[in-house]
Amino acid sequence: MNDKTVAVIGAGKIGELMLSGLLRAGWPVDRLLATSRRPERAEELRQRYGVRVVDNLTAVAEADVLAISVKPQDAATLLADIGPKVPRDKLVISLCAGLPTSFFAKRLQDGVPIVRVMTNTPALVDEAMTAISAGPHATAAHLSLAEEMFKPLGVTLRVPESQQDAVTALSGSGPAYFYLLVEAMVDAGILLGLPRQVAHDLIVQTAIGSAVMLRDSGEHPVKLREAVTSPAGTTISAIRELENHGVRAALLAALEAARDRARELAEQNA
Ligand SMILES: NC(=O)C1=CN([C@@H]2O[C@H](COP(=O)(O)OP(=O)(O)OC[C@H]3O[C@@H](n4cnc5c(N)ncnc54)[C@H](O)[C@@H]3O)[C@@H](O)[C@H]2O)C=CC1
Ligand SMILES: O=C(O)[C@@H]1CCC=N1
Repeated sequence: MNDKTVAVIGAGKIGELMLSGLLRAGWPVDRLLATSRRPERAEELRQRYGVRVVDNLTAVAEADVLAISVKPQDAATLLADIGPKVPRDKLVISLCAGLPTSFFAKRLQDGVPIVRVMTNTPALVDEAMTAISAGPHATAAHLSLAEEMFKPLGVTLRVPESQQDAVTALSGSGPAYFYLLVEAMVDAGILLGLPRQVAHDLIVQTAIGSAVMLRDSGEHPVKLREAVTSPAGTTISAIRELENHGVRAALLAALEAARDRARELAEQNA
């Protein structure tokens, strides 16, 4: 492991996932810093992780890597404060949805390396999907460092920055779609007369089993679905209803909307 100090700037939900994941992976707590706008939140992070919570400018001065984890709407205000004070030997990693690395380059001194990352909440259980893109002045070493930080949290993939809004729509927001499906299927279980807890347990284990098969069997999802779908059986009756109700079209439209929202966030915060 390298000897870098990482500061999580704006340690909310995603920032906390990073802190907890790095600690689980054995990153020394004295090489982690966090910042927060709210004193109660700072205290919570100190208590929970023993991490040093400092102000943004102290983090900029002391850390090697600045992981920007504020909402895209808060990034301009943050960068107005810290941007001019970030030296060129630091690495800026943005976790902000939508914002291109050019947003940060405009607000940092010329030459500061920037990497854009999109991760997701299963980082909490070391099953994140994290996509990493090089921005201005990011070298192979910077990308490796970003990978070293996110690999312990799950799977990492390098993508060109031009794909990051689509990545955000798929894997960044993706856990929410699965949770919505589970929620709806548990309701369906209630409709069919099952106790809520039974419906929940049936669907959660079915989701886990299906996900592990998708990952480990190497089979195409169509093949896996066909294996469940018996001629004149129960599954095809359900699939006909899903198709009748446009579930496939709804997913295409939904992910396009998420991608468009990422673009809009960039435009609104240019
Ligand atoms: N929640 C998710 O599933 C994902 C979120 N993201 C991205 O991660 C970023 C953070 O999202 P969340 O953690 O969900 O939001 P959040 O609202 O939980 O966390 C943001 C934190 O930043 C703090 N903050 C804002 N301005 C600050 C400043 N000037 N100095 C210090 N702290 C400041 C806020 O007080 C808050 O605690 C966003 O840009 C989002 O697009 C990316 C992938 C997934
Ligand atoms: O909803 C959002 O904007 C963030 C980015 C990806 C997941 N959550």
